[in-house]
Amino acid sequence: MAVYTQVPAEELARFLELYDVGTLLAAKGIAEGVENSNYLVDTTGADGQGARFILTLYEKRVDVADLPFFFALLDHLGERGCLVPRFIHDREGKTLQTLCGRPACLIEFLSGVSVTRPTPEQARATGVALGQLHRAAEDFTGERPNALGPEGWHRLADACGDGLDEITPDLGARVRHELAFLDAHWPTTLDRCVIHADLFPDNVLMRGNEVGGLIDFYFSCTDIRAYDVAITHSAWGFTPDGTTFNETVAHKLIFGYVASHGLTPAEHAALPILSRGASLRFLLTRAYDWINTPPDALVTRKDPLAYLRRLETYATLPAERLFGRLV
Ligand SMILES: Nc1ncnc2c1ncn2[C@@H]1O[C@H](COP(=O)(O)OP(=O)(O)OP(=O)(O)O)[C@@H](O)[C@H]1O
Ligand SMILES: N[C@@H](CCO)C(=O)O
Repeated sequence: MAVYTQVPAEELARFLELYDVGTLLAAKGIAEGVENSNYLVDTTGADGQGARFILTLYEKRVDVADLPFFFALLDHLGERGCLVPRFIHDREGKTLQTLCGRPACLIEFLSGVSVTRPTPEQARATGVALGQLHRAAEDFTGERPNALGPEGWHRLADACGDGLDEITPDLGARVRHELAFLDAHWPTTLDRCVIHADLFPDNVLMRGNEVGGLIDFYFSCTDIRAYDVAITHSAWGFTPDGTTFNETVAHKLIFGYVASHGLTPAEHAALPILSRGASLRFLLTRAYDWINTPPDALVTRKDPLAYLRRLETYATLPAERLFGRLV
């Protein structure tokens, strides 16, 4: 479920009058997603030919102060040909509004579906799209620190406290051991740029084997570029529960990225460590939500242990099996 705020049709119709998009035809809440309220909105369109948009009301995790960074980033990437949704400007050029008491934006609709079992071709296409995104981000001047980097992991682990061991015995000790390992080995000299930082299959809209759009940039931030490759590898290369590593899918993702952007030998060599960091990041955010969301809440809690399983795979399998050989 992700409709926290119900928007009455009359209010939505008035909201749409701010834009040059025609008048309201239909609006439907979107079930996917957990952070914000999202609606699919159909209008008559500026030219009377019909148009479709996403309406997002920002609920809790997105800080309104960060929105100008996201607006500028998506404008920049869109201008450079990346398949990312544009924020729609109203008649006065404004992007951010208030609707039903929440910060709200009208966003370009991109067609495509999120896949749950990606094929190797879809993984390759996603690797290519990630490489294109990093190329396009090279001359983006905006910056946003990653609150969920190594320091953030320590804060999250402290906030989870003894709750970790209630998820599974000894998880607290495993997390502390991993934090110490990553503190000692986290790379400091790799190239940085603005990264997506959450390019899971549910944030890639596929049209067959082609990428139709990359969405949900609300975790995007300035960080190690190859860390984005590691995050994406950890999300695409495993079954969602983390039990099975799919070597073909995972290697195709890397090959796609190498074809469109390239990885330096140092970046390739760092992937095992970066992927352990990615696993710990999602383990900890999921664990924090697990501990702090009542089991009967409307939001489905994501399983932190799915990322513990990935972590163990990254810590044990040889790099060549995980990432293929750099040619
Ligand atoms: N620009 C877009 N074009 C088409 N569909 C979109 C677009 N933006 C969002 N959606 C649809 O809305 C759903 C929820 O969007 P999104 O992932 O941004 O939500 P969220 O609440 O931020 O969730 P989460 O962070 O959990 O992924 C997506 O799975 C997708 O189906
Ligand atoms: N992609 C994250 C959720 C935040 O968007 C996860 O699966 O834990």
